[in-house]
Order: sequence, then C-alpha cells, then structure tokens
Amino acid sequence: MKIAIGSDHAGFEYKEKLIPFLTSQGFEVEDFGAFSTASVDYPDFAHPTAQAVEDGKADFGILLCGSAQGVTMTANKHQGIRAALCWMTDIARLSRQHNNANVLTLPARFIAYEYAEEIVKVFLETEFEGGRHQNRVGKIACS
Ligand SMILES: O=C(CO)[C@H](O)[C@H](O)[C@H](O)COP(=O)(O)O
Repeated sequence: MKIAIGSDHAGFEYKEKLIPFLTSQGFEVEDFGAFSTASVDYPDFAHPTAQAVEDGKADFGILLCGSAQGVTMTANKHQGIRAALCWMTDIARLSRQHNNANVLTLPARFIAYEYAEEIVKVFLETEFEGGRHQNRVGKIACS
C-alpha cells in the first residue's frame, strides 16, 4: 500500500519521524515535502499530496501542519478527496468507518508525536463500513 505524505514547516519534524515508522510497517511512502523547518506555505505541499491520492498514485495521504486546518482545507478542494482532521484515535477510526476518509490530517503542534503514530495506525487499519454511510459519502462531492 502506498502513502503520500506532506507537511509545512510546522509538521516537518513529525513527517520526518512518520516516514520511517510507515516504512517499518510495510508501507511504501512518497514524500511531497516540506524538506526543512524553514517557513513555507502549506498549500504548496498539501496540493501535490492530495493530487497523488486523487490520481490513484497513492492509496492514502497524510498531511501535517500546525493546527491541521490549512492542509485540511486545501486537500478538500480536490474532487474525490475526503480529508479528515484527526486529533484523537476515535476520530480517526470514525473518519474511516463512516466517512471513508482518504487523507488523514494531523495537528503537529497540538498532539504528542507518539499519539500521532497511534492515530496513523488506527486510520490505516480501519475499513470503511459502507451501507448507510455509502449513500452519505456519495452526496459529499459537488458536481
Ligand atoms: O493550519 C495552518 C495554517 O492555517 C497551520 O497551522 C500552519 O502550520 C501555521 O499557520 C503556521 O504558522 P507559522 O506562524 O507561520 O509557523
């Protein structure tokens, strides 16, 4: 399974730790930057990460910034992207079970790194439930 990952400067350090974590769990990872803690603009990294998922080049995306608001707003501009801002494992689980989220966004300045790993694990291990949720998810996209 392939994961596209991106961040701004605020999410850079967590991204750098998540990449080897994901690799150790057997995932293939494509890193869309940022590549340092120098101040950057989150859309420059959130758009290509979301695009990789939208194009089917990655199965899931993971995006990080300080609050996760900016990367979530940016990723959700893409058709076919359902980016979920997750700050706790239960929210991550529900974002997969009920919303079939395909991009996980993490607020690096508000959660401990170890907890970010737990959220990632839950998100990637949880299946979409379908059923009544399929109808609702189908109504999200604007035509
Ligand atoms: O969501 C965000 C922006 O809407 C993120 O939290 C950014 O990481 C944050 O704004 C960066 O702030 P900084 O003061 O430029 O480091």
